[in-house]
Amino acid sequence: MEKYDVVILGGGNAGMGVTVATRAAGLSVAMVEARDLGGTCPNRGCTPKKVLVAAAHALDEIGKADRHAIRVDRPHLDWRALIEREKAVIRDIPLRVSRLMDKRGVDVISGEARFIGSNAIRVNDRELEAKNIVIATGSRPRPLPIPGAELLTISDDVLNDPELPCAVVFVGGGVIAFELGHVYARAGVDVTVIEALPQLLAGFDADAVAQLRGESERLGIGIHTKAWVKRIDESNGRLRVSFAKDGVERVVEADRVVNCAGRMANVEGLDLGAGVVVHREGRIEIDDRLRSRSNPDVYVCGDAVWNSPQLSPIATYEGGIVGRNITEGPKHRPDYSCVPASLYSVPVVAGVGLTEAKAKELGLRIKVHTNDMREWLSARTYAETVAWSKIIVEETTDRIVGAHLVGHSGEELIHMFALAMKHGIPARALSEMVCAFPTFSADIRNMM
Ligand SMILES: Cc1cc2nc3c(=O)[nH]c(=O)nc-3n(C[C@H](O)[C@H](O)[C@H](O)COP(=O)(O)OP(=O)(O)OC[C@H]3O[C@@H](n4cnc5c(N)ncnc54)[C@H](O)[C@@H]3O)c2cc1C
Ligand SMILES: NC(=O)c1ccc[n+]([C@@H]2O[C@H](COP(=O)([O-])OP(=O)(O)OC[C@H]3O[C@@H](n4cnc5c(N)ncnc54)[C@H](O)[C@@H]3O)[C@@H](O)[C@H]2O)c1
Repeated sequence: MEKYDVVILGGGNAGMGVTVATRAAGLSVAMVEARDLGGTCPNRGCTPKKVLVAAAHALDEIGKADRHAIRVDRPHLDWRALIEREKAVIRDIPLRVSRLMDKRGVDVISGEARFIGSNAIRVNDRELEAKNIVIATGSRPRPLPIPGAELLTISDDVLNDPELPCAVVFVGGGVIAFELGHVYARAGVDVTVIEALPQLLAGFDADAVAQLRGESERLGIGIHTKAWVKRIDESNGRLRVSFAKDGVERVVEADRVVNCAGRMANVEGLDLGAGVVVHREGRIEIDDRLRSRSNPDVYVCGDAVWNSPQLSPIATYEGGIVGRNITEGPKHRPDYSCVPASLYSVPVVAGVGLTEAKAKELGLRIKVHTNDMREWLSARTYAETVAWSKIIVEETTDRIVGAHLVGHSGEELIHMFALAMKHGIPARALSEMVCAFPTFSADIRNMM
């Protein structure tokens, strides 16, 4: 058996996060990766997706050219070339991560890991023993138990598909469906979203979601909520999606049907039982320091944690905490309260902190500042079709407890609110800050 202080299962954001403190403390660290170093975010998630979103953004800007008194011909998107561009942007990611791990002194092992004991792992024909083992194996799409499920594709396929389909159905009205749906819709694809719950994008502020829904429908995206997909059939080279809504069975046809019904921890093949790691249907039981409740030598971080947001910066953050808990003792707990999140539709939806519904549920005395900013000078300058904000301030303390933006450079502005929340800067102090003008940031003072 080869001996290490730490063995990390998975070379994504979470796994890489663990290596910082552990290697700085001089521990011997091995990282086992079954696929591409770097994991989902740079290879199959955030980055390649954003390359497509950037193209959708450019198309949106071109669509508004006449508002800037510019006459342009109808734009033509070369989808195949766009997918090639996406691939070129991310091509050397695994190599770059490999070099980084090498420089950091981490032994990278290619292969699929599984437990063979409480402190032991097998990879290919190698056996590794470690004082600490970290499960950072990420997530995978949740399988849909419906007839015809084998006809479903997933986001990986969308990001790899050089053929632009004519019509696409997304099963699930969550983050991935809206991001990829907006790209497709701007590329001229007929898009339908089928969501089982009454609301889309649970977790985002309901009024922000209503803004996005309006803009999505304006783009021609068909949206069905409270709708249950019953089956998928193939007929004459097309896919027929049957779903029930309002007690009526309906059918929508498409060339691709994408499973966007959420992602679950990728732990099925780990033989958690052999590692004495207790879980319920793949949900590993952990304490508030990300440590397995049944095996204190095992930690979990990133998407493999079943009850924290599945976001790339959170994976890195949790990996960092696990690294510090291994080197300094298990005393660090994650705090997600001021972590912003953005949904990269065009326009973007960005949020941090509590939604209005959550703040009310917690019984906070709040003042809610909601603004339709389309007539503001900044929004008119850029001919924004949606420019909306909701800032939630606790009345007694003047503390910002939540901020939600749609359009208006929300994915950048949200960090001003996150900074204020994290460092206790009151709403009044933030609005008194002198900003360069004319900028979107200068609007913050008028948002609350
Ligand atoms: C389409 C899409 C778009 C996204 N966009 C965004 C975004 O814009 N912003 C954002 O914040 N988040 C986004 N996310 C989420 C983000 O990608 C994840 O939260 C993040 O990558 C999780 O990191 P991780 O390290 O936990 O898991 P991963 O990055 O998935 O890494 C886990 C690694 O473990 C490996 N592995 C699995 N099993 C084993 C095994 N048995 N042995 C060895 N290795 C194994 C896998 O091959 C993988 O490389 C997106 C996700 C998707 C799918
Ligand atoms: N911009 C970003 O930060 C970003 C981008 C992409 C993905 N992600 C992460 O990836 C994760 C997975 O994304 P996702 O969009 O697959 O999941 P999601 O959790 O965002 O949305 C899944 C949706 O599918 C619905 N659903 C579940 N079962 C269904 C069924 N049988 N029929 C119809 N609808 C059903 C759910 O109610 C939910 O609304 C997210 O949690 C997100 O954190 C983040």
